[in-house]
This record gives sequence, C-alpha cells and structure tokens, in this order.
Amino acid sequence: MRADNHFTPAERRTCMRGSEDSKEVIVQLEDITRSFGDLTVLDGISLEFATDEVTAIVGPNGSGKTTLLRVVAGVLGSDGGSRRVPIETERPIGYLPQDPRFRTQFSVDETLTYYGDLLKASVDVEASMEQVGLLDVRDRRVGQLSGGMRRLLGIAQSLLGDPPVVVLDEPTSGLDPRMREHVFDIVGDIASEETTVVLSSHDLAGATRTDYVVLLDSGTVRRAGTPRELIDAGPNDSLTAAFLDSIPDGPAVQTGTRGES
Ligand SMILES: Nc1ncnc2c1ncn2[C@@H]1O[C@H](COP(=O)(O)OP(=O)(O)OP(=O)(O)O)[C@@H](O)[C@H]1O
Repeated sequence: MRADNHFTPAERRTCMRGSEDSKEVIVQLEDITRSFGDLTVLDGISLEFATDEVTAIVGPNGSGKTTLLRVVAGVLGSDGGSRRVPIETERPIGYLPQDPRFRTQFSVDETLTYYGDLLKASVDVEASMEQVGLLDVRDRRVGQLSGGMRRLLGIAQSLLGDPPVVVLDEPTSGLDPRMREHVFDIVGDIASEETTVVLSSHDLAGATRTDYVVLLDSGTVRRAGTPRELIDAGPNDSLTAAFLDSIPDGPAVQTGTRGES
C-alpha cells in the first residue's frame, strides 16, 4: 500500500480539519478496495465525511470517482476495508447517480411524489422542489425540461426524506456556468449541522467553493485538503495546477493490469 493513498480517519482529521471538532463524522471509509475482474478501481481509500461539509471528489476520467461515490452511498459493496455510517434515520443516504433516468411523461411534482412514496421516510415534495428552484415548473413534464432542470430534479430526488448524507455524482456535468454556480449554491445550502454532501465533479472552479477536495487518481487519494491547502501545495495559484501536478503521469486509462505490479 502506498503511503500517499491512505488517510486514516485520525490522519484526515489532523491534516484536514484541524480543531473543528464540533463537526460530526457521519461516514467513515477505512482502507476500501474494489475491483472489477482484474481491474483494481479503488486501492485502499480511507476518508471520512462530516456534517456541515461539502467534499468534492475530483480526478481524471476513469480514476474511480463514480465507484467511490457508489461505495459511499452504499449501492456498491467493497471487496475489502470498512464503511461505517453511524447514524440512524429512516433515510440515511440520498444518491444522485451520474445518469439518472426519469419517466418523461411524469411532471416534476409527480416524479418526486412517486420517489417519495417509495421511501419509508416522511417526505416534503414541495420543500425539495423549493430547495432546488423547481417550484415554478412543478407541473412541467420531465420530457419538456432542459438538461439543467433535469439535473435539479435529480438533486431534488436525492434530498427527499432529508437524508443526512447526500451523494451527488457529477451534479454539474453538461451545465452552463450560471447553472453550475446555482448547483454549487444549492449544495452549499444543503450542507448543514445535520448533513454532509459528497460530490464528484470535473468543475475545478466549482470545487474551490467546497470545504474539502479529494484528488483521486487510479483509485488512490493523491492529495486531500481544503481548496486553499491544495492550491498552496501546488505549483501556482490554481486548483487546476494542483490537479495536474498531482497526476504527473497524465490521465489514467485503466487497462486491467494496474495494481498488479
Ligand atoms: N461495473 C463495472 N464493471 C467493470 N468495470 C467497471 C465498472 N464500473 C466501473 N468500472 C471501471 O472502473 C474504472 C473507474 O470507473 P469510474 O466510473 O469509477 O471512474 P470515474 O472517475 O467516475 O470516471 P469518469 O470521470 O469518466 O466518470 C473504469 O475503468 C471503469 O471502466
């Protein structure tokens, strides 16, 4: 195992949170590994996520972001390591997959009511529409929504039942700059004393608005810290430079042999 891909919870608390111990850790990953066939996609990931934080997982295509988020969300098991979500609520985790599919004939309201009815938790559909700014189009059919509005609908769906852990896979992909800003505004509002948000994004400008950034490459954590810490550790004053500096060998194209050397 490489030293730079293993952040124990204690180390991460030390190196990332300093003395902000009022925040409550509600997801802990320790030494998580996950392979598909002979392809090692997650290679010893230890991270923890606390309330009132937005964490951005960034990394090249194929670096394992979606796989990591699926493990965090509990929709994919790991091969090794442990995942702890020490909270007890009716709906502990809300998850926006990378490519959510909704029935095009349903309205926004009907879609959220449908998903809300599937949950055991009590659900306030109106509040979730309001949270993402979709109240004005509540009667519009999904098939008539713009791509950005559909993404907001996906975020609203993930918020139903007020889960304390909200996992969003690329919530800003394909969105124009104004809509990306809007999504990061929403995400900042969601993170609260009770809630943590974990998202993946290729939008490094947006990632600078989050609390913590994890630079993932080839299934390992290359760097992690506040945006400021990562920028200061990089070659110049940008997260893009820090990102490129953290993957000096270029983007990973995984072929199934990595991790076997
Ligand atoms: N279900 C699966 N079966 C086989 N291989 C998979 C599966 N899911 C992911 N992979 C492989 O795992 C690697 C990491 O994929 P993943 O989607 O986690 O990366 P990513 O960082 O989210 O990529 P992107 O930024 O392009 O969305 C890729 O090589 C992918 O082909």
